[in-house]
Amino acid sequence: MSFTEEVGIDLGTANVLIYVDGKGIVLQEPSVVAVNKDTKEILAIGSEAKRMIGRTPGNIAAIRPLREGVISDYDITERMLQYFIRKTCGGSRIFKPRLIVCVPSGVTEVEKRAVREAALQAGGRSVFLIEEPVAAAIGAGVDITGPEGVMIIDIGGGTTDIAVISMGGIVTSASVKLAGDTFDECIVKYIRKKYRLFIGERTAEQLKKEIGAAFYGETPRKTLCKGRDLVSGLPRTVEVTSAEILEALEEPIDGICEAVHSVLERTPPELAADVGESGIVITGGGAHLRGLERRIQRKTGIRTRIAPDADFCVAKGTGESLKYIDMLRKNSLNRRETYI
Ligand SMILES: Nc1ncnc2c1ncn2[C@@H]1O[C@H](COP(=O)(O)OP(=O)(O)OP(=O)(O)O)[C@@H](O)[C@H]1O
Repeated sequence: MSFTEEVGIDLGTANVLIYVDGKGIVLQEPSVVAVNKDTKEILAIGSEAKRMIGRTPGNIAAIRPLREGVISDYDITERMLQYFIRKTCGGSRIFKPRLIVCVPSGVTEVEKRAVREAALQAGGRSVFLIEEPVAAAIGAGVDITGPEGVMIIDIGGGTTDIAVISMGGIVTSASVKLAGDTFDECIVKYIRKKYRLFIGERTAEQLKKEIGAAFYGETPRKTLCKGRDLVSGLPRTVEVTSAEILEALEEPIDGICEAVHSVLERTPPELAADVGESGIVITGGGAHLRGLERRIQRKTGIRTRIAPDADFCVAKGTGESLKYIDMLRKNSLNRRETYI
């Protein structure tokens, strides 16, 4: 049996992706764990556990152990990672791969330590951390080694990471807790307020993916939405349009555009001029929200494009980052002690 030597992990709020050099993405599962609340026994991990969200009986909880890009339940994260690593590395308990795990930019020392410890406990021989925007840029095929500034925006489930990168390091950045999960929450609130209808986060996510839009010029769409009437308590169906989803998402989308603007304002003029030339690249699952690139382009006046395979960029870049390890090690944002 051939064992995997080096493994890149996109430990995301919404999904965990594992990338192995030479093999590509070998695992993509939701970051969800179903636990029996009485016995603490883990009942399901990943896709199977996600199907249980909002449908579990009283004694079973479908937990998302990462929130807003960082670990909120350490033990569950460790066990989830352990399960995914074993699944990827041939189930060997003796062989330990070298792990490269991404973290949002601006993560605190405590948060970094939590990720590193969880990865080591989960079976890593050594752990190297890389910032999400750097990984996203590598995965998107953007050359990060040159002196020219490039801007990358990674829109995930918990955070949107925005960064201007030059010579392999982050020059200016922002990590805002406005991303896919916030979009879903805003849709839940909007439908409740407008239609007095209660819907769960999975239904909201479905609406966002099917008919969501971030720009008024997008082709209008509509769909039926099922929920529970807040007054009668009975199931009810309403028709929802893309214009309504756009209205629901106005605030977080505006917040993301503002954050992009502020990063550009803080960027040294030469590098900002480079970004104006080379354009902005968006990655992450949230990049698929229709018209988001047009919205950012309108706000900044800079050509904005979605990276090919936007969902996989962070995982791919995390796995491929070993090519740049010397440069990344020298970078002050990657302290020596992160490389154990
Ligand atoms: N077609 C789509 N339209 C809008 N949003 C989408 C679409 N497809 C996926 N998403 C959203 O992308 C988000 C997940 O993206 P991704 O897998 O990049 O996040 P993550 O890496 O787990 O999160 P984070 O980086 O914040 O830790 C979810 O909120 C999901 O609903």
